[in-house]
Order: sequence, then structure tokens, then C-alpha cells
Amino acid sequence: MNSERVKLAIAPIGWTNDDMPELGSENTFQQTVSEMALAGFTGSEVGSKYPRDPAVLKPMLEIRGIQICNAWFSTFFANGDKARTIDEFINHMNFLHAMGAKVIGCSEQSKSIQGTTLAVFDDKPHFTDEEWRLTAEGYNELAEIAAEKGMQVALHHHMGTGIQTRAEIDRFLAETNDNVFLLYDTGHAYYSEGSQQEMLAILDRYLPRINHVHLKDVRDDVVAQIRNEKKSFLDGVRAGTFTVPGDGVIDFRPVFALLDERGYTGWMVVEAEQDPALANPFEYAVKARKYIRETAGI
Ligand SMILES: O=C1C[C@@H](O)[C@H](O)[C@@H](O)C1=O
Ligand SMILES: [Co+2]
Repeated sequence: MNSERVKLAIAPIGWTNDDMPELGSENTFQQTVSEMALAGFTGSEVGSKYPRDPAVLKPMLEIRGIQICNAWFSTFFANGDKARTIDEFINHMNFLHAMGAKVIGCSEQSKSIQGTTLAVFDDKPHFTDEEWRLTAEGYNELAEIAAEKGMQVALHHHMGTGIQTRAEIDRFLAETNDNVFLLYDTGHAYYSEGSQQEMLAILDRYLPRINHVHLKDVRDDVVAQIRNEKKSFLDGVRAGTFTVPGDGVIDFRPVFALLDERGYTGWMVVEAEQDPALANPFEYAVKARKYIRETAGI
């Protein structure tokens, strides 16, 4: 891959999991960002332990050679919560803008079960036509707001949400304007669709609308257990659904080849939430960095 076009980041969720803050509560912000840099990454997303004042955060990252490339934002358009979503989005966008990020990765969380004890496969929400309309309208508006700052909005397809499956990604991108992008997460695409082929089909079809990439690997045996035993998304994370690229079932070589051939420009973010007591975050960050160097050549 071309390191002029593609930059490598890692998410803090492997050190401290904001969805379950008891996982990795002992890991400090400074340890997290120091280990990211030591493992060879130049970017990060934002975790709950990061100082939220850009004047404080920026120098602490700059000294370690780390840039902020994105931070998760939850939207609630399908619920009809447009005014509150847009207000909070503007604050979030201004923070990311001050940090120099170009992308705002959002997830439509209306009716989401990702943080609950419900079965992730059986109990996921399905939007009505009206909920789809509200969601598309909301994202079109976010994209316009972001463009005023020279930024772009991306939708993170996610297990347990109304935009999880390949068909739901198709519908979202068909109903939104071309300036609404997709945050492509290998782990969620594989987990939802169940195969490398389907995961790659999403990437292949929507590459021109993909402006941010999350690299997660998946443990197939854990996914099978979650499906068969009707467990929740978070049960899966605790049991080890996800791991770093090169440590699970996904072959990342075709992912890197497609991105490279089609001129993808932006960040690839290693994002592998697992229990830090079982998977030492620094060790796994080094493992991921080595695998990417060997398979993507960057
Ligand atoms: O981008 C992400 C952020 C996390 O909070 C989430 O649960 C994870 O699975 C993910 O892909
Ligand atoms: Co992700």
C-alpha cells in the first residue's frame, strides 16, 4: 500500500472499553497513547479517558507523534430526536475539527441493542420506512453541516443496530446523498454476513463511498457460540469475538489489495476490543502492526 495515501491508527478500545469501562479501567490515558506510539501507530480515535480540551490533548499527542483521526458519535434520527442529535453533533464536530480530524464516524443508535443483554442476531432492530426516511434525512443534514468545516460524515454499520447487514448498508447508501460516506468495519461486516466473500463484496461495491476503515479480526468459534446460545454483542466481546488483524479468521490481504488498487486515501484503524486482562493491549498492538507491515507493506 502507499503510505502517502494510507495512514495507520489504533483505537483505545483495546486498552479501555468505553462500552464496558470495567474492562481495562486500570489503563491510563498516558500509558495507552504511549503504547500506541511505541507499537508504531501514528493515529488514534478518542476514548473516554482522553482530555476533551484540544489545548491539553494536542500537545500530549503531538509529543508521541499521534494524530486524532475520528471519534464515535451516536445519532438518534429514527427515534425522531433530530434537534438534540444535531446540537450534540456540532459540539463533537468542533472538537474533532480543533484536533485536525477530517472524518466524523457516526452510528445510528435508535433502537440499538448493542449495549444491552438481548441476543445480537435474533433481537436486532429493523427500521420502518418512516425510520429509514428520518435517518437518511438526518445524515444528509449532518453531511451539509460537516462540509462547512471541510469535514465528512461516515456511517458506522454495526452489529445490533438498524444498519448492520449488507442489505441495510445498501439501503442507507441508496437513500442518502453521495456526500454521506460509509465507515467500513471488517469485523462487523464479517460478523453480520458470516463470510469473507460477503465482507469483501461490501468493500468492493462501496469503495468510492468509504472514507474511513476499521480493521478488526473475528474468532469464528466465538461468533458461532454467540449465535447458537443467543448471546448479546457485549457477551461476545467479553468472550473474544474480536481480535487484531492476523489473529482471527479474516484474510486481510484482499482487503488491503482492493483499497490500494482503488486508490483509497485515509486512515485504517486497528480496532480490536477484547478483555485487556486476557489480551495484553500493547502485545496485541505490536502483533497487529507486524501483520500489517508484512501483508500491506506499510
Ligand atoms: O467502532 C466501534 C466503536 C465501539 O464502541 C463499538 O462497539 C465497536 O464494536 C466498534 O466497531
Ligand atoms: Co468499528
